[in-house]
Amino acid sequence: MNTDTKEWLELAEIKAELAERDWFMGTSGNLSIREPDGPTFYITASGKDKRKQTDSDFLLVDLKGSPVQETELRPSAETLLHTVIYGKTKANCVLHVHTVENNVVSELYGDEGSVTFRNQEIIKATGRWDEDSEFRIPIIYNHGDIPLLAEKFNLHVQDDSGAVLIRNHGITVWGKSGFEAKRILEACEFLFQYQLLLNTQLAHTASLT
Ligand SMILES: CSC[C@@H](O)[C@@H](O)C(=O)COP(=O)(O)O
Ligand SMILES: [Zn+2]
Repeated sequence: MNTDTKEWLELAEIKAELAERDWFMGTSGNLSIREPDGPTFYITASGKDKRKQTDSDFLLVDLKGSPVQETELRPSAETLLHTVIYGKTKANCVLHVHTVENNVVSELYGDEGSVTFRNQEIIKATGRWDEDSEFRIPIIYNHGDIPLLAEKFNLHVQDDSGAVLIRNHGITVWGKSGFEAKRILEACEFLFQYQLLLNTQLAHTASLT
């Protein structure tokens, strides 16, 4: 496997940054980046400690999620979600992380099927620039059967960038570049932390009255 292509190096850099944030607890998370205009993409190998940087972190797979070169590595167990995005949009990077905050938000708003943010400057980081823009993140059930999960996930993938929460599991975001995908992911996590802190403050204030 060629480990010094532009895409490999970019994905390795994103992985290192997300690791620095401690967003890969317990080997969770998976990341991918598409080869230029290609039907193939690099994706993290399954089950690894993504905080470590090695020559076998990624493998190249096709739009069915099958390795295109001889390898002992297994692609991420959630590769099908990445293939859904690359198969129907012009996205070039997909990031999936489990954080305590994205899990708690997915549980709090899971019954509503989505969580919507408004009146937050950081919404602009998702590409929504109007003062009254809303940012809605769908929340889907965490089906253990990955083809079924991918089928449900597919219903929320239309644009070249986006985000979907999987309930009590994590978030998957995608963008036209690694830079855009990371910007959207960071904005989502900011919004989740804000919302949880706000909910705590509001509950505290209510308990005093
Ligand atoms: C140990 S986390 C659970 C995993 O099944 C999964 O949700 C995950 O994010 C990582 O799986 P992976 O196969 O390493 O990409
Ligand atoms: Zn996961």
